[in-house]
Amino acid sequence: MLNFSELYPCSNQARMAQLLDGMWKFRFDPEEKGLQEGWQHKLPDPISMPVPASFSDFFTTKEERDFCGDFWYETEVFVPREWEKQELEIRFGSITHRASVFCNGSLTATHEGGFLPVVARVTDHVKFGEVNTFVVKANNELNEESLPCGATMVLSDGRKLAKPYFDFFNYSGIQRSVWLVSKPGESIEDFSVDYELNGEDAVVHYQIMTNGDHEVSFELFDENKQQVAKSTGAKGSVTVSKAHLWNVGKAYLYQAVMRIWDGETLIDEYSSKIGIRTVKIAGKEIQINGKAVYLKGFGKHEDFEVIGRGFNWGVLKRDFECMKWIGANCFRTSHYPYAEEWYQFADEEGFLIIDEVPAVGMMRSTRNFADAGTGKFTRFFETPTVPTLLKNHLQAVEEMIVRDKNHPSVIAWSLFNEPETTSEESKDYFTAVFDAARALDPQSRPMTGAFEKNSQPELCKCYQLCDFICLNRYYGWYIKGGPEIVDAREAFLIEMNKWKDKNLNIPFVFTEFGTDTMAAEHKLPSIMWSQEYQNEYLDMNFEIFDQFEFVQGELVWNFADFQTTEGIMRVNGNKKGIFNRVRQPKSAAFVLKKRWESLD
Ligand SMILES: O=C(O)[C@H]1O[C@@H](Oc2ccc([N+](=O)[O-])cc2)[C@H](O)[C@@H](O)[C@@H]1O
Repeated sequence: MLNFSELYPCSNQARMAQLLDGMWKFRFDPEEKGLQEGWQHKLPDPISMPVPASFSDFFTTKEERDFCGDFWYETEVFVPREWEKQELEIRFGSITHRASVFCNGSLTATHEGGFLPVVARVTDHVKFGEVNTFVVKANNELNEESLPCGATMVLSDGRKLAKPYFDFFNYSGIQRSVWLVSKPGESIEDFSVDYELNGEDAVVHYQIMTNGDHEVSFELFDENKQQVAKSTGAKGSVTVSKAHLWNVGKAYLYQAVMRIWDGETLIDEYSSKIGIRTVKIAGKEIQINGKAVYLKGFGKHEDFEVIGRGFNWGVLKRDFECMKWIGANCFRTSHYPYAEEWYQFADEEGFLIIDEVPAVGMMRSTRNFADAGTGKFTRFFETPTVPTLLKNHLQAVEEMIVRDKNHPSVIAWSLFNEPETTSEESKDYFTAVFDAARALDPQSRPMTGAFEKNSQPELCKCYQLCDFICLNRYYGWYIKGGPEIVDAREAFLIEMNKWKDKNLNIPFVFTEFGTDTMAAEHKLPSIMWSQEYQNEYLDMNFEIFDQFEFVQGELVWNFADFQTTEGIMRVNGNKKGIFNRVRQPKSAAFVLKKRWESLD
């Protein structure tokens, strides 16, 4: 059980939420002297720092861009007297990768993990009717107990440097919105909904978690703001007759309004959009509302020029427009849960999401993209750090499912990306992860994870945990690229036939396949890194996908070019985008558009 409410902030007659985004104060703390020197009260000689954003790409020196260690943020907020009788919380969409939150110098929360909300109750430390100081001490070091996994090295000049075991830049900071939330002492802490379709009607099972025992009401309003259902009690079911279902590409959202009452007096109110739909794996099909859907789309990243992994509504809008234009219906939040606004907008747009925890890098390689598929085996799940890693993994799974469980767009949970899966120890580890996850989702969504090439049908000990299987495969890129693509096709077919022979009778989704492609490079005949090769590679992959009826989806790697650590395998980042980093199409975008529109 989480000891804080993860509900997204909202304002109404019982609650107020004030956005604290803007220019904050900031300081690096390479010597880790901040606490001793009392920085939690006030940062000495701070510089300015936009929130939300990653700090890295604003700077013009490597020392700042690549900074690894402790860093601090500060802001001042006036808290009105009118909030005196309320509970106050400061809520960060995330702080990467770990943080302590101080209010007027007092420690109010600590949090491990950089991609899920950090909520600090500050009621007892705030001065009402005055300006208050909020300070965050953050740290972005990587180790083998953290999600994502990595290492931290020390350079000869004493600086720390992040060594990710994963293929994205270690962007850090306060990368999502910050809210000051005032809510009643007796309040709605969480809610969940689950659906059953019954002919034209829908039964909505709901549960409202409060921290008191006053009467609770639950109401549903349609898009015309007409009330369509009402019930009392913290747990119950309502029937919506002639329900408008939430569907792929055709979203319909009801407004759920929940209230706590003391007789006629309102104590608390919380409202949220919900979408009535069912998700089910039925044999080889992924079904939404009982109808098969073929997943078309991308693995993405939160990544953009200048702001790094910082949330930005403009980038979100452009990404959805590009995804709609190309005929996509789905994306995976590779390799971490995204800002909540992504899910809210997917709810509005009728997009499907495979929601992933930051369990990436679990094969101890600073070049996992190079070592994956080569048979390298590092006994990752056989070290003394595993118990703490598992604890952090379970915490991230819980926080993700609690946060995202009511989004109609979320159709599955991905509990890992490309770990080692061939040892007994990996099987024990992931059995614990899946068991815990299955107890958490009121909608019992399918659970999965993304398997790299070493997870072959005859060797993998973890695919059995999944309700459908996600494969990351690079036949024709990392394996037999360029002129060898004919052999890549043969090798791919051999693997696919082994999966087929298992007769698993469950869906398979390709969660990664792709080629690095320079947006400016053309070559006839094609050559690796040219636009023409990306198109040929995609065509070869599609020809194979179409031969196996259990293939029920294709999420290309990646939606857009993105920043990674420097190295001989990356040219200023990963160039597997179908769009470049500023979201303009490579020629492969037109190949996908044609195919995906014709698949409808
Ligand atoms: O390299 C990439 O572009 C992407 O590859 C994925 O990892 C693989 C690398 C090599 C092989 N292989 O050789 O088969 C399989 C998988 C990662 O999930 C992703 O984060 C990364 O960006």
